[in-house]
Order: sequence, then structure tokens, then C-alpha cells
Amino acid sequence: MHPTLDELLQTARVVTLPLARRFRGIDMREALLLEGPQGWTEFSPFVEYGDAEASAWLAASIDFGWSEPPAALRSSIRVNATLPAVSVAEVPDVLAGFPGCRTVKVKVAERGQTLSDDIARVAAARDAIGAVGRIRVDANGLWNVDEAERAIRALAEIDLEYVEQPCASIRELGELRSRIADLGVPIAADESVRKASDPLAVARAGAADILVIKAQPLGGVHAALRMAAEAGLPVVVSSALDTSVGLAMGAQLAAAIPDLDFDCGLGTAALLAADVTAAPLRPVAGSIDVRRVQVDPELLDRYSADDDRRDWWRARLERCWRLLG
Ligand SMILES: O=C(O)CCC(=O)C1=CC=C[C@@H](O)[C@@H]1C(=O)O
Ligand SMILES: [Mg+2]
Repeated sequence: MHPTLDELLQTARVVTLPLARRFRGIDMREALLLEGPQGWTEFSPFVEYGDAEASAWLAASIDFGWSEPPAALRSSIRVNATLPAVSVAEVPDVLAGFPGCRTVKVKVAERGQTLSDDIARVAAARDAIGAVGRIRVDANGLWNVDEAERAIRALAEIDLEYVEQPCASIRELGELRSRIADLGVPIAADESVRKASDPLAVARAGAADILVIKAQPLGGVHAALRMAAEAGLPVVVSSALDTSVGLAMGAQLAAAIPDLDFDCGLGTAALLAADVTAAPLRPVAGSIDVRRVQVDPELLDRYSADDDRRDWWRARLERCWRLLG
């Protein structure tokens, strides 16, 4: 079932939520929320994305609001703590937002910082989580192959579960993968999946060991499930810094993955200073529930975007809807 544009716009609400901490260069997260027959759903491509890329996020939003969910194989999802590129002094405070999480994903390769900053942050995360905890790092493709090899050799001493998108291109990932084969640190692809015209190319090229999959950029829960099955690699379901409504979409996807061996990047409600529901999907005892969330009208009002931003999002939704055809 495909809703009309009027149906979409009827319930659309735009919010601007403050982040508890600066993450990927932003302090505020804008999102458009709307209600379909299945419940509340979210359309929140980052503001700098063009319409072609953003239209996959709209397909996801419609899928979650209007389609029957896939069978859930679990009722809660183990999640990782997400540690932005903060100073060592801030690490305990950030991790306190992720009670019970045994895995920490540490952001590295932040512009303006050095490898020593990354090593110090990863070491602080290791101290906080203990020897049995798992640590993964995410470079968002910002290292070249030499920088990546050097950094991973240094960080591997702190014991890494995997390194996410160390370099930008599939060719670099493939080269790096053979260079660091002796270390036994797997490579996970994120941007090479969610921002690629062909999300399976990285798997086919043998350039990654693990795929990070996000429901919104991949066109929705059903599309992401099909893609994961076709890729045949282990997956980690992650968020796009969504509100709890989008996190519920991610949880629905994670619940339907047959083999889910890695903790998922779906604990990010802890990075928001406000949410759209009175019962946010924040990590509790290291997990989030698989459930839809009820949006609170009072919170929609309190965090309502100003008129300009609301009109911008509604126009964006309309353009993306037309692109979906
Ligand atoms: O995977 C996680 O722990 C949380 C999600 C996360 O890190 C991200 C969400 C949204 C945008 C990205 O820059 C970032 C990522 O690169 O994985
Ligand atoms: Mg990533």
C-alpha cells in the first residue's frame, strides 16, 4: 500500500531535538515524523543530503508506517555504546548513558585531532569497559590506506572487535584488508553500503568482513533484510541518529535478522537530550526493546521546528515522494 502525498503531509510534524553531545558535526537533530496505519514513522535524512539519496529514507519511512512488519525473531536487541570523538575526560560521562553495554563504538579520525587523541580515547574506553568488553572504532572513511594501517596497528594493541569504514573507497578497503590480514581485525563497511549506488558491491569485491546496515538509507526494513540475505556477510544494524521512532524501525530490522552476532548501534537515544516520546528506546541493561513507540503530542509541540524549517522539510518530503514515483 502506497500513501498519497496528502496522506503523508496530513500527520507530518517536524522537530528539532537538541543533542546531549556534539556528534558528526551537529548539535541539533531535525526529523520529520508521520503516522501511518502501522503507527508513527520517521523521515530524517541528514539536511545536507540531496533528494535522490533522501528518497530512499522516505521509502523506508513509508515501509515502516504502511507495511506489515517481518516476523520478529527476538524481543530485545543488544546495543553498543556510541562514543563521539570526545576528550578522555568526557568518556565516563558519555558511557554512563549506556548502562549495561558490553561493547563500545569509538569514533576516530575526527578532523583536527591526531592518532594520539584516538589512542587515548580508545584506551579510556577500554579502561571503562574492562578486558572482556568489546571495542570497535569508526573512522567514517577519513583515513587513507597508509594512515589506516598505521592507526589500526597501534589500536589493535587495545584489542579491536572490528574497524568500521577505515577508508572511503572499496578499492582502498580491499587493499587495507590484505595489508592488515596478519592482525585478524575485521573490516566493517558502512558508507560503502548506505551511500553506494550498489550496496552489495563492497561485499562482492571481498573488501569487507561485516556490513553495517541502517534501515532508513537502505530504503526500509524489508529492503535491508533482502540486501543482508543477498550479501551473505554478518551484519550490524545501526541507527542514523534517529529519534526513538526511527530507532524502533532499526529494532524491527534487527529483530528479523536470522543471525545477529554483533551488538547493534541502536543505543543512540542516549546521545539525544530530548526525544519525541515519553518512553524513549534508551539502552537498559545493554539492550533496547523491539517495540513501536507512542509519540507524545506535548513533546512534538515543545520541540516543534520553526516555520521555515517545517516548510523546508515538507517541501523535501514532497520532492522525494515525487522521485519515488
Ligand atoms: O553505530 C552506532 O553506534 C551509532 C550510529 C552512528 O555511529 C552513526 C549514525 C549516523 C551517522 C553516522 O555518522 C554514524 C556512523 O557512521 O555510523
Ligand atoms: Mg559508521
